[in-house]
Amino acid sequence: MCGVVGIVGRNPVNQTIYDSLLLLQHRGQDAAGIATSYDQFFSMYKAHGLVRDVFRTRNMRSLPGNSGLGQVRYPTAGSSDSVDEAQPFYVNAPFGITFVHNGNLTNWRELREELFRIDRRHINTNSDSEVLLNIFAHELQRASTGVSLDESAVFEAVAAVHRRTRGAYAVIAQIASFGMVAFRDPFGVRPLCLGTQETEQGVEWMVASESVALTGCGYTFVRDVQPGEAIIIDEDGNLSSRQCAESPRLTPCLFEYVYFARPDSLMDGVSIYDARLHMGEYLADNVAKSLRLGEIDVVMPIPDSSRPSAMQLAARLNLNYREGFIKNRYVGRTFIMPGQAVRKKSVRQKLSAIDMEFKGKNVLLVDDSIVRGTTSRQIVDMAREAGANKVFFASAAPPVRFPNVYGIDMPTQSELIAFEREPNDVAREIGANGLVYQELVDLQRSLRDLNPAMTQFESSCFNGEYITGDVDAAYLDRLSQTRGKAALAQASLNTGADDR
Ligand SMILES: O=P(O)(O)OC[C@H]1O[C@H](OP(=O)(O)OP(=O)(O)O)[C@H](O)[C@@H]1O
Ligand SMILES: NC(=O)CC[C@H](N)C(=O)O
Ligand SMILES: [Mg+2]
Repeated sequence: MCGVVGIVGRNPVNQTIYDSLLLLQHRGQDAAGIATSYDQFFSMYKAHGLVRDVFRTRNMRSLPGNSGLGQVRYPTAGSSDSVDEAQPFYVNAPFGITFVHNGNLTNWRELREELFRIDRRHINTNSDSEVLLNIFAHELQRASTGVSLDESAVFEAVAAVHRRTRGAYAVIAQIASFGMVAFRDPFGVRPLCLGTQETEQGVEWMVASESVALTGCGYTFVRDVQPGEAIIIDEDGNLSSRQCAESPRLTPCLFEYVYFARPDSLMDGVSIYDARLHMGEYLADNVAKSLRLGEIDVVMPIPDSSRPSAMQLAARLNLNYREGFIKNRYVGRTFIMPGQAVRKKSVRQKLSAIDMEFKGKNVLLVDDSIVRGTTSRQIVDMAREAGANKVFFASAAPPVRFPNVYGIDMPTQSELIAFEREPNDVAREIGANGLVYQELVDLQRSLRDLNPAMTQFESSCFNGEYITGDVDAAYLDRLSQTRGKAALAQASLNTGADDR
């Protein structure tokens, strides 16, 4: 997952882009970058690290201009080591384009080959985003005539991108001397929304992965970019949009609602916070069916993301709700850290137990999801070390059994704790006395309750159904051979640690 943002403003935008990236930091912790446009020239700065570490005053000063874009990266292609794969990307032809992307293409290797053989374009990294940019650039070149560019050529180029690419993409691009273009794949797997604000100098626009980036910077949320749609905002702030996909169909990623997005965001008509409350209610009903409620003394969340679900679950079951784990606010999200060894170490650095909440009690720990089991394994241990009697566990998401190929870095099935394990086996594996998972239909219901128009979901990591139709067993096998193996090699190189 990554966070993307683009602004067409009336005043210098470097600081607002920085501020919005801070609001999107939870979507990517590996690298950050900003590109701005001033007087026909682009300026760009990107580096490894968190937003606050990447940009120094001198870097900010080198980013002039009233429009620009930015990204925080969580790699799903290539690696976290290469700064060349950090975003934004830039190509000089045609016109000059800077580009940011959230998502993951499933056919990027084929496209890279095609770009080289047919389109005569060289791709210099292992990033699928560089491939996507070059496909867009090539189609823009094809659709435009001469040195001038008009809106219909841009819409035509986006339509061609939709035809050639497979996978998930929420994109913002800036074309020199033309303006900003934002588009979303025909399934709308990854989120993208539009906001505006009036200034004395005129209207300003912002496009971002999550609404919290808009509202947190003083913009008003206008609407989501529709699946398949492209929005153009020219340099004078005029906005136009067109549906560029043949059969767009909103199929958002369920994991955005479970874990990735901030609870204070609104995404495709659904409040993330409210969705998590609903998940807690459905999960409560499942807990009531599966565990003896009289045996549970207290419900506890695993900070941060599970809080709304855990709170609502406790309320619905009339059980005590306590905060037994304290989170170190200076440690980031562990799931999106690169490499298992660092993730494992960070759980202990991030969370510590308040002994008095555990002593002699039977506790029900609630997390939003269990993916590799890195967190749950250690948390159950910590609860026992703190003196808990019985430790039960509940997950607001169903078992994660299949790799994700649309922007979440879980390429290998065998790294998933629920792979080839029934819930009882997973409970044993994490050392819990009992484990209750959310049912997939209930997770889907949690969102549909809030937006009845949301009828389809990208649920592949739960049910193995891949919406783009090009992902089969052979594809997954190849993915685990390449990306999964590379990650394992890196983890053991770093620490000699085992891979659990
Ligand atoms: O089974 P795992 O592989 O450990 O993955 C799942 C855990 O990782 C995430 O937490 P994270 O620390 O990333 O972020 P949070 O503070 O938002 O909960 C998620 O909320 C779960 O706690
Ligand atoms: N998580 C993402 O959206 C990643 C974007 C892109 N695939 C990359 O690896 O940089
Ligand atoms: Mg968590």
